[in-house]
Amino acid sequence: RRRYGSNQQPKHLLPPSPPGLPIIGHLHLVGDRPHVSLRSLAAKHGGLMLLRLGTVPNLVVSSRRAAQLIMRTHDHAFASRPVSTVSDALLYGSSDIGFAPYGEHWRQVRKLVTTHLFTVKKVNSYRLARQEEVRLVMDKIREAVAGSKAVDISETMNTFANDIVSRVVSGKFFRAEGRNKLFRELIETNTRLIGGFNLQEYFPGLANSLSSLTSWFASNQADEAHKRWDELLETIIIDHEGRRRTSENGHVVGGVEQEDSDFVDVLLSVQKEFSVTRDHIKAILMDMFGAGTDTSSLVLELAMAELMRNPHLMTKLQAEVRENTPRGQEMVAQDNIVRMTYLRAVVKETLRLHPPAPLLLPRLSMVDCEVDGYTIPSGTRVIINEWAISRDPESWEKAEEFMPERFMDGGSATAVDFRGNDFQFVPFGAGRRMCPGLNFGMATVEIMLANLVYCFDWGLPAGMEEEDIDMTEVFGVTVHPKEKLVLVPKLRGDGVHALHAE
Ligand code: HEM
Repeated sequence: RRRYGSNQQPKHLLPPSPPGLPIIGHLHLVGDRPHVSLRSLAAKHGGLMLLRLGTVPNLVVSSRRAAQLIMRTHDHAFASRPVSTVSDALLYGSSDIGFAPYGEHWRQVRKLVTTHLFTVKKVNSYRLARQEEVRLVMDKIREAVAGSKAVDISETMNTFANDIVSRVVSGKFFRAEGRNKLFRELIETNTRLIGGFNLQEYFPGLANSLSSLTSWFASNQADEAHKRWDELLETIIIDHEGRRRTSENGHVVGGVEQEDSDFVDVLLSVQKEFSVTRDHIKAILMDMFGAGTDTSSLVLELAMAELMRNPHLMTKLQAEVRENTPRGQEMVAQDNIVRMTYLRAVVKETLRLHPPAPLLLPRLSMVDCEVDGYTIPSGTRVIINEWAISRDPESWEKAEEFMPERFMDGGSATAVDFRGNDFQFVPFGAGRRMCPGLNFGMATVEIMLANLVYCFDWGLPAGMEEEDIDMTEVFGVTVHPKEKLVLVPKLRGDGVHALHAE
């Protein structure tokens, strides 16, 4: 096994690696679906594997045990993020949360969002906003039913997730001002730039000249996108400041704990306490869009795809949701969801088989660290292959099958949860860098999925069979199905129609 060290006395043992090539290292072994090829490599070389991608050392983590060592035992050593010129340009010098290097600034902004934006209480306070957004989507689907039209679920879910975030970030007038559309367009640009950049970072190009040319283009585009974000966010902040000044005794001034204070209100009111600048506020807001929209909408889209591929599970879920919602009630409300254990199991199973960010976000080691007898040098990038871990047959019975029952009482994974304590299932990551928006994301996903199956029965477009639903993925920071999911909604076939439809 390769060793390295100073002088003639190599003393540090590195994790196993497949044979590499000069210059490119192991780059040729990583295809266009890295989570899949990295899993095959790990099957030969183990849960901790070192790959050199171009000049960059990458520790690939592919087992439950290895994930626990990195995100719990040695979490502190691996809690930074790699430097990225694109996120520097886009996100005010990476002064957001997701891309910020480990340190005092990251600690402050992370504490700010976990104590003021993502508490259970705050997430709960947006229940009516969520309900209203869900209602708008249900109305649109009813229109599709009336016109015998199919619904593009991928697009509908993406718009919905974007609208929810736009609304909690900038207040309930976001739609009238067309902000949601602008946000959506800007998020798409970010995803393209950051996704592209990340790939380049994981797998830097063969020829240096080519790669620097690509980064030059990317940086230029990032600067452009940054300007557009900055203008939009500045307008929104100025709006909010105006309102704060004019409502001395109103809810906004003391508004942190108020139900309808949006994220901008909250950030402005705690700005001094957390010593954050205006640019920091904008960077944090950008994170909410970047991290909060695609992830939630993918879970919804893939849950629907799996339910359509497994009609008996759809029937079972519909029965649960309809039984637990008072008869004749127009829509499922958040209170009704509490009792829906199968709904939760379906969401969990979707996250297990289709984690939206299959390689989580890359981490970076800050010091030399001994892990399981190996030395991981400071400055090593870390890729956690959650996709492989949550399909590992050593941890999961019938690992490749969509089987929500495993999470129900008496199932093989009843006690397993995604909150960062069960390392065979970490779709939100774990440890210091774990997703702070988990409760927010789950609330969005649960209320929408419940209503989709409560209000409608679903069919496939003419000529399409269950097995034709294409689950092929296209890789990026988040993986997307290659084909859009288009389904045909029908009014419920059990004679109990939502009030609105009658
Ligand atoms: C189903 C929905 C979601 C999934 C699956 C998800 C997944 C993830 C993952 C895998 C990470 C990286 C964890 C790591 O590095 O170990 C992350 C980080 C993050 N997520 Fe989420 N997320 C979701 C929803 C949200 C929402 C709704 C928001 C905010 C509105 C959000 C905000 C963030 C932020 C700010 C980070 C960076 C944390 C840090 O670096 O300290 N996420 N998320």
